[in-house]
Amino acid sequence: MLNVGVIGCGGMGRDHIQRITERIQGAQVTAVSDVFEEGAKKAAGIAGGAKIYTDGKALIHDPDVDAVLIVSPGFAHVDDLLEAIKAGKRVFCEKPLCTTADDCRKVMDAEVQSGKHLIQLGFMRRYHKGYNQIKDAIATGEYGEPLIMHCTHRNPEVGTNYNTPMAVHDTVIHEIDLCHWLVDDDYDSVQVIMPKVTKYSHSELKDPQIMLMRTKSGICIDVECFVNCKFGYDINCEVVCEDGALKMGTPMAPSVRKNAQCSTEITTDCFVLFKDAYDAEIQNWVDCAAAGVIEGPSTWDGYLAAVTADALVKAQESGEIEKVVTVEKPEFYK
Ligand SMILES: NC(=O)C1=CN([C@@H]2O[C@H](COP(=O)(O)OP(=O)(O)OC[C@H]3O[C@@H](n4cnc5c(N)ncnc54)[C@H](O)[C@@H]3O)[C@@H](O)[C@H]2O)C=CC1
Ligand SMILES: O=C1[C@@H](O)[C@H](O)[C@@H](O)[C@H](O)[C@H]1O
Repeated sequence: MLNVGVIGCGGMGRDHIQRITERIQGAQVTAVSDVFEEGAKKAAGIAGGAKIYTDGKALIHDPDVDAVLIVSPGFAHVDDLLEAIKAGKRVFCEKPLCTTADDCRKVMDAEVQSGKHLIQLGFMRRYHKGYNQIKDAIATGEYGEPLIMHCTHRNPEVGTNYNTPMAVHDTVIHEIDLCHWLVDDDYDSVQVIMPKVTKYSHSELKDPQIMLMRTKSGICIDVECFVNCKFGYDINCEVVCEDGALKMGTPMAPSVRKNAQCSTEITTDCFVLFKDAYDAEIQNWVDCAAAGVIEGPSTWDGYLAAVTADALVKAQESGEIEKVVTVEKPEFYK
């Protein structure tokens, strides 16, 4: 049994604790930590009892914790990642790995130096059936080369502390990872276009935004990020290829005919839409623990996403096309 310690007991942390407690085979939550003690206590209750910490480092060094789930806000990830590497403990870290490419580089260097693959990153869309069907279809070659991708990433609303750069670090970071993984290509450059701002936004947030990414082979990707769309948690993706277009089946709910109307529900909640993908990523992380391997998104993937995110944030301010420049991929991650 893998004894898991969870750092960060907010919405996502509690959702992961519930899945490990109720649905994941081979793991249990033995410790929880949150800077807000009441939050940790509530989370321990979901786990059916667990040690409670308010300091992530103490949890990491608890001998009853074999592996650590980092689910604190992105800005807090770096310190706990470095501490877990020092302790030689296996980590599942929610996205983003860190909020800057420099911090990701520190974590990457530390993991390489440790000589062990310890970190899996929470890009759960790689475990989603619909995206895997698209990836597999592209790989058959039947549709020719991918040329264009259209994505939408819409949230019903966000808190008042959510600002313009978070549209990149917190939200479109999913598409940054997903799109290059789908077509197996790296990014060359990015740009951001700012449409008229919705009346539901505030002075620190430009919403919606259109983010454009060009891959090294020339595939052009547009992502509409609209985090106060009001109507639902609406995620769409279409890959336009030379000999066909592959569009993910969304909304992922039945089409209902009733009272002379045809309708399809759109959920408002990412925990509902991606439940199976979250379950699959955590089960995979647990299953790989015995073999000491990481099959899911790695520290390198987190670094690549952060470099691209940094370029997009620069592009939000400059309005220009910004280059995506990474270091050489270390042998360790090949
Ligand atoms: N993969 C996905 O689709 C999603 C991923 N996330 C990710 O999960 C992480 C947490 O997000 P939410 O739960 O939505 O945030 P949240 O704001 O609901 O919860 C964060 C929790 O962390 C605690 N916290 C703050 N600093 C901490 C520290 N240094 N150590 C321990 N706890 C600390 C807060 O008290 C709070 O309880 C973020 O990295 C976020 O990007 C969140 C939602 C969906
Ligand atoms: O990861 C997520 C949240 O952290 C983020 O705040 C949302 O914008 C995303 O839609 C969701 O998938």
